[in-house]
Amino acid sequence: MIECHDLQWGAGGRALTPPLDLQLAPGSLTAVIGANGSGKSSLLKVIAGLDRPLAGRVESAVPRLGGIAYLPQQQEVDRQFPIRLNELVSAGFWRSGLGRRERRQRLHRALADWGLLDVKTQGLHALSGGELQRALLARLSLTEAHVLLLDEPEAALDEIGVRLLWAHITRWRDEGRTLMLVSHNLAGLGEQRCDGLSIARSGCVAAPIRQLLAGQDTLLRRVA
Ligand SMILES: Nc1ncnc2c1ncn2[C@@H]1O[C@H](COP(=O)(O)OP(=O)(O)OP(=O)(O)O)[C@@H](O)[C@H]1O
Repeated sequence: MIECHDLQWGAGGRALTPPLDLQLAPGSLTAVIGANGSGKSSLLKVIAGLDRPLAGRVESAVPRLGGIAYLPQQQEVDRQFPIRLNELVSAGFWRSGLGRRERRQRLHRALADWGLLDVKTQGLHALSGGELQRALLARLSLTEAHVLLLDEPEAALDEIGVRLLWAHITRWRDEGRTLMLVSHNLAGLGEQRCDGLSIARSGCVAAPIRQLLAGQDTLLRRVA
């Protein structure tokens, strides 16, 4: 369980939204939506413990280190860092107590699952955008963290990649993990049964995603 109490976040001491109160239950999936620059990624980083809140607090039933895993956007990955794809994916074993043999088997399975066996020894600089995204997701799929925070996980994925992603999300929910994901794919989210959180300067609204999207439709029609 994650709880945000009177949470405010933003850079340079300026809060992006009014205080947020939010509860994320085990097995829940919360889709975070909002305009560019509204503060979605910044919120995930605060919940992940990578940035400090400006006010309020995040309470977590699991330890930050090892209990919460974060999928960054690709531009946060240093592609010049001299490691191979399989080494990047192996970082998902961080804090895992698994033995060497078990790790090797799980790594192979994750690379196969995400269609990465042919490029497993490529350097990060030599990967396509979709391959790098699959590698980041494969790394996430190796962690045993109970809370998974995904920033635009569909970015750069082809149709099969998107299907693989949603199959994993379903499995992670069934395992009782707590998921939060940022997405601009409103049509895709409309097909999901999940919670929603809309972020805006005027305030944040938590409601079932389909309810939030119905409100967005009305707004978009006004803009068109
Ligand atoms: N390190 C930083 N220093 C200064 N300002 C920042 C920093 N990180 C983010 N911001 C600003 O905070 C605001 C929120 O950024 P954030 O990345 O959280 O938005 P977002 O909702 O995820 O946007 P997008 O949909 O474009 O990805 C933006 O105005 C951004 O310019």
